[in-house]
Amino acid sequence: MAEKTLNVFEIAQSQVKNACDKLGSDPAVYEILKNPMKVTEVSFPVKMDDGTTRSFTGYRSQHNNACGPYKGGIRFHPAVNLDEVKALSTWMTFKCGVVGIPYGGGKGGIAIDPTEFSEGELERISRAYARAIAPIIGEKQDIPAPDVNTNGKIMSWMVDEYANVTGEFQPGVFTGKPVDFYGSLARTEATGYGVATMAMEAAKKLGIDLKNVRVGLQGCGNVGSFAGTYIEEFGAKVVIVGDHTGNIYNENGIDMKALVAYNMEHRCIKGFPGAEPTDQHVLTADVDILMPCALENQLTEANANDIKAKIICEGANGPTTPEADKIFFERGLTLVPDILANSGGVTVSYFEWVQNLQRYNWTFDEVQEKQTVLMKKAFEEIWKLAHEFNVDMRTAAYMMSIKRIEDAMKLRGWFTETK
Ligand SMILES: NC(=O)C1=CN([C@@H]2O[C@H](COP(=O)(O)OP(=O)(O)OC[C@H]3O[C@@H](n4cnc5c(N)ncnc54)[C@H](O)[C@@H]3O)[C@@H](O)[C@H]2O)C=CC1
Ligand SMILES: O=C(O)CCC(=O)C(=O)O
Repeated sequence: MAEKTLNVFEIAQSQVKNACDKLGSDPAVYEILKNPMKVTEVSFPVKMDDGTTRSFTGYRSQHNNACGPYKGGIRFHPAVNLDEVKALSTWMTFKCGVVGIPYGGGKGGIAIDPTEFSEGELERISRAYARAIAPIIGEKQDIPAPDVNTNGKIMSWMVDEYANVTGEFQPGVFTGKPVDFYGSLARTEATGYGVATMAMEAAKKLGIDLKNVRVGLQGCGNVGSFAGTYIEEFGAKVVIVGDHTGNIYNENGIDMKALVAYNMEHRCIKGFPGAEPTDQHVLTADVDILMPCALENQLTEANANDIKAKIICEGANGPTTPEADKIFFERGLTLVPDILANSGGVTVSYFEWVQNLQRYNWTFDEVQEKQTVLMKKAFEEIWKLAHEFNVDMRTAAYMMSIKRIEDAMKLRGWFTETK
């Protein structure tokens, strides 16, 4: 049967609506949260190495800032479009609410394939985008960070360009920077570490010993590489990994550190000598835990009944459609939703920002310990709420988050209760 809806922004809106209905929120709450507060589209020219000039289109969606400045990554990917950044910014608002950090949600992107450009071209594109969005961002206004295909080096160029434009050096205007340039220790690892930690918490709840567990991992980028490395460190075996070039399998467990090193060098997992290529797709493989850490709309009505994992822990944003969510809930699978499972990235971005504002650095262990405490607390609260209301963990996570945002909006006088 064909999917009813795969528009990610409509999916995000339906998730918010569903939780508002379950909470019995005032109608004003969904009315405010259903759309981003501001969406900016920019077009900017960049000189290419061959002397020609190309125009690029970029976006920044600022969903809601009731709890603090907008916060969220910048994506460079050919599939970036307005609806995608709107959805991603919506998810950011609720992600920050889940861990209770003082931010709202934002997200930006440019529809490019960065591998088509030289390093110099990529730097000029990044700087031009930073100049174009400079009027709407700032340390206290909107704080971007890395997402798919962006990294600390790109954040450093953007901090520099922002300083050129505004005349003010504000390192806290972007997070996810290199440790040698105002970045935080444990930020690079943060998202994947958090995903592995949440998978471990879910396993504990189900009485599953990680020592006997087989893991499937989709994506071996920033999130997937650390999710895989940490779950292996926690005792599990990553037996199958998939990326944009295919799937690889090793019954005895893939050596994650070796795979990550290979992927760093080759930008893909294909050809990794420590595993065999396989036609088996990672998503439907015979595993206990599945960690989708690539892109949206991977687990759908079309494959939901074929998923073998007992635990799905979402490293990616939006990998599961609402139709698949329903099937997983009916099948009794445990799904740790993106806004909880991958909240480690923005949590440590928040710690980076705090360190930047204080011009003071914390140790790796201090940062990771603070992340662990916040995420485990959120997991416990959401687990409890899900069981209390007999809803899936995604609905419970939205319910918890919406309550916090609703309270802030009410206190700020954005609406008056009518019921
Ligand atoms: N980097 C971060 O801190 C955070 C990232 N996320 C989300 O995690 C996901 C991954 O982000 P990153 O690891 O940062 O990106 P990345 O660019 O470092 O890695 C992306 C990975 O996805 C794989 N991929 C791309 N297309 C694919 C396809 N069609 N099939 C299978 N694999 C495919 C790539 O091969 C690569 O391994 C995204 O949804 C992102 O929004 C969420 C929270 C924070
Ligand atoms: O680190 C951040 O501020 C944002 C990370 C992000 O874009 C995400 O969680 O999806």
